[in-house]
Amino acid sequence: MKPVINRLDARDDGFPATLRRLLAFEAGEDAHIEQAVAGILQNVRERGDAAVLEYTAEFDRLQAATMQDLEITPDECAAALSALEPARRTALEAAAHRVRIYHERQRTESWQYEEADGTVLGQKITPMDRVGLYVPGGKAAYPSSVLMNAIPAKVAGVAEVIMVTPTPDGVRNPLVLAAAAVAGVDRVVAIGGAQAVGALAYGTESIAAVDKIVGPGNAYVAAAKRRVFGTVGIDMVAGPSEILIICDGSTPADWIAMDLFSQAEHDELAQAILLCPDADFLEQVQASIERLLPTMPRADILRKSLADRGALIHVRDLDEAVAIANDIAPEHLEISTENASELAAQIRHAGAIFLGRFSSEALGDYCAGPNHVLPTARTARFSSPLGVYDFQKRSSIIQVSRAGAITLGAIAAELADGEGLPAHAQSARYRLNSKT
Ligand SMILES: NC(=O)c1ccc[n+]([C@@H]2O[C@H](COP(=O)([O-])OP(=O)(O)OC[C@H]3O[C@@H](n4cnc5c(N)ncnc54)[C@H](O)[C@@H]3O)[C@@H](O)[C@H]2O)c1
Ligand SMILES: N[C@H](CO)Cc1c[nH]c[nH+]1
Ligand SMILES: [Zn+2]
Repeated sequence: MKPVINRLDARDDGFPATLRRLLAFEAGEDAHIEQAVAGILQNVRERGDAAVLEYTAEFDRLQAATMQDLEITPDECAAALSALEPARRTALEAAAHRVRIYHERQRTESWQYEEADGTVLGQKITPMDRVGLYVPGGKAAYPSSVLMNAIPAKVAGVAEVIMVTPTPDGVRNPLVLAAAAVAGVDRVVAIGGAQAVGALAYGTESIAAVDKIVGPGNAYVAAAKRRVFGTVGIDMVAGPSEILIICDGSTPADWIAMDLFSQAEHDELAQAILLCPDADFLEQVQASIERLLPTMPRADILRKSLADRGALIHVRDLDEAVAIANDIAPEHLEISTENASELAAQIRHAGAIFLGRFSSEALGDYCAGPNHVLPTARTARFSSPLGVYDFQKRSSIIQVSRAGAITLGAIAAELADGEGLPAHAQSARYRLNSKT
């Protein structure tokens, strides 16, 4: 019988290859998904709303006669907020407040400086005009992702924020709508998958093309975002969720098992891995997993995720755990050890780092404050959490004084001669001896 979760030992000769296989799925492109997504995008580009309506009927089992039927109005979002049970509303608003406070610190301002000869150089920061937010909705609804996407966009000053989210079988999640109202989303459309990404990127009769598409999603959404990059900006590839835990064996085994579940329950393709030097503790965690799993409402997803992509890994020591963590570059890293800060200092690649046994990853998903839209599939080696900076652009400012043109003109003309670009050289030289 297949074990409930893979058991590996970093001492084994075959360990590096086995680990690579475990991590590989998503990093390697799935040819079937790529082909399907290419077809969907082309169809949406050519046929606009008609294609979006057809795919929405096919994939979300939602028959709509017109795109108007898929529009979720601001009044409907406001009504959903008003109708929330008080405790839910308080929690939603508290989370939004904490996410806003955190992200306000990320805002960057324009700057400039003046040189002695009067030349002014600087950097001007401007928000994007119109962005598209992808809020997943296939296997679960994600009100928290509404906050995580929309609040940084609004803090950055984006003028128009369009949110897309699938509503399978036409069921609109009230908490998602309420979150859109709390976060100040301008427009919500009930579409998802690659067709929604295509609509935002290329524009359709009913949806104006956006400048950038951000937000997490499944493998279809991730593939679509990769493909439209260049036509629009994208934030990153935020695909199926991942958690990597380094534990010294001193945290209750049930806590660790549930932390692994917390990400595995997102998706069969999600990944949950534990690194620990204590063999007895790994046995205890496996026992917790086996005992708790049948009690979990999303047991089917958990079972597949843990068996296909999950692992309990016996490491020589915590230093080896750190080295493996840097290689995996996980979306979420929990350091559940006594000396969490010391280990964290050695971590170079991770989307978010949770220190100490009380920092459960789930708190970061909802309300700690930092963004939960994070790079997956080892892209934390070069990507960062979604943030205000994703919605701001930088323009360079160059205002050269008459004296500055003499200094800079000599340098530029010399280099332009060296490059064999005479118009550049002459353009700079005109200003060297200017009488005007
Ligand atoms: N990294 C992050 O920051 C983060 C945050 C939240 C969620 N997530 C991840 O987002 C994902 C959400 O996935 P989801 O499925 O629940 O919602 P989703 O909205 O991403 O995907 C649903 C859509 O997928 C498309 N689709 C499904 N099957 C298809 C098929 N056979 N052919 C073509 N299109 C198809 C449909 O259009 C459907 O509307 C999960 O993997 C979760 O782990 C990641
Ligand atoms: N863990 C997800 C990011 O990978 C975010 C999320 C939303 N709701 C619950 N979890
Ligand atoms: Zn989560």
